[in-house]
Amino acid sequence: MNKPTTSRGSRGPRKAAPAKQSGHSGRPPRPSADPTRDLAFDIVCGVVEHRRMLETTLDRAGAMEPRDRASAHRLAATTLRHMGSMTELLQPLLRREPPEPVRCALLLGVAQLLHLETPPHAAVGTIVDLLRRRGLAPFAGLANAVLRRISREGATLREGLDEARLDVPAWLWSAWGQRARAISRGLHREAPLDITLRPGAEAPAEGDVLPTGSVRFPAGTRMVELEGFEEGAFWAQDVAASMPVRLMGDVAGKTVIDLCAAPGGKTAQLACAGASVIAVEREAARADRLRENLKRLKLEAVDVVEGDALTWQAPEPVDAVLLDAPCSATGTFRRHPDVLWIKRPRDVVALAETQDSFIDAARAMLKPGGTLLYAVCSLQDEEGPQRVQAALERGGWKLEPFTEAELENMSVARTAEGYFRTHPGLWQERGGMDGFFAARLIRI
Ligand SMILES: C[S@@+](CC[C@H](N)C(=O)[O-])C[C@H]1O[C@@H](n2cnc3c(N)ncnc32)[C@H](O)[C@@H]1O
Repeated sequence: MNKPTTSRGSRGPRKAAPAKQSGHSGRPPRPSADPTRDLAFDIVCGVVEHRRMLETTLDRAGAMEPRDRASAHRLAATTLRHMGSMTELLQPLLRREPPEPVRCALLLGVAQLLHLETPPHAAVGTIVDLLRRRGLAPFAGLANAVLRRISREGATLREGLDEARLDVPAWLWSAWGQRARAISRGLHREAPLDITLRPGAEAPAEGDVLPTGSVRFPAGTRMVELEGFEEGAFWAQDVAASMPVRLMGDVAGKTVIDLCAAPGGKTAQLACAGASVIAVEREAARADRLRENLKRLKLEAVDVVEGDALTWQAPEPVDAVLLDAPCSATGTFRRHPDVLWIKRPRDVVALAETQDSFIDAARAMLKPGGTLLYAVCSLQDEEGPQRVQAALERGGWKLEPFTEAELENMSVARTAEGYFRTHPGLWQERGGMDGFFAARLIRI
């Protein structure tokens, strides 16, 4: 994986300590007195050692108190958000490179000390205990010494660190080019909760109504506890993610295929806008979730098809296709900081190839003159502008740029080419937004 690199160490190359101490030695961990730290540790080790997504470890965790689960999520996400700079900070304090699980435990400790305001005795003690529980007792002394030093000298040790830069893997920083520093403004803040309202539904009290109509609540708000949830008055959708469907124009009375549909935020928007929607989703479990979401929203008229968009054939050519294509999801790093450390450059290359195939498949479903709205929650040029350019070069399409009027509520997102493009550094004064790309193509 893209382990955070370090540049400040002055003690020469480091030798890793023996791997058999790594805590994955076959001995089962002792029963946990601290489920929060244990789960956060498993999440961070999963990302660092196995490129396992945060949500996957969370899903596998089994029954536990919702409060402990939420705390573990917060601790792990904070650690991942600051992982590069904390690794840099630890480097001069370690004489040898510790085994990976020990480094993960130290990072959890540093995150508690520097970013979560955990009292020092608790931050140090919980990590020392964690190491003992997880078969890593020989490293307990090291953790105690290093974390105590950081609790005393953390502010000084942080001085001069370019944290925004260090917390982004080098390949992404260079891929984002001149946008990198602006994008990284969204890095260290938890994302708020945004909801999209059904037409006519009232915004729940205390929500901040954004210029586009999305309603925003502070990070940590639980959607299920908002008034109107059970009645299906709204669904969760980042403000940037709510824009592609709005940019399809008037879809009332039209047949629209939503090619990669689950969990269904955009399907719901299309159905609420009066389109007759065919929602295609390949993963059975995700198709079930889509159906459940549509049921809560009382949008059961949507035709949900469990199938592969690359081979499924539409019964007849349609007016419009929404292609919210599978992508690297780098634009969602505020909600999923693990993506930064899991994705690799070669993933982007492979995804771009599939995205071309999706665009070609979508063309075959459209009437001449029909509209393709192509969207990805990626910040990578290869998955956005370059895919549109490649489609135009293959032929059979013309670009219909988004107009100033269409984007008057989010003018910052309109590019010179007439694409829609956002990143997590935008609208900082309002709480930011996810990174999205969208373009409108017409079949010729
Ligand atoms: C970016 S998500 C879509 C999000 C959705 N449009 C929304 O707004 O809630 C991509 C979805 O495409 C699905 N998918 C991936 N490959 C697919 C394929 N070949 N055919 C159909 N769906 C696919 C994934 O399972 C995933 O649910």
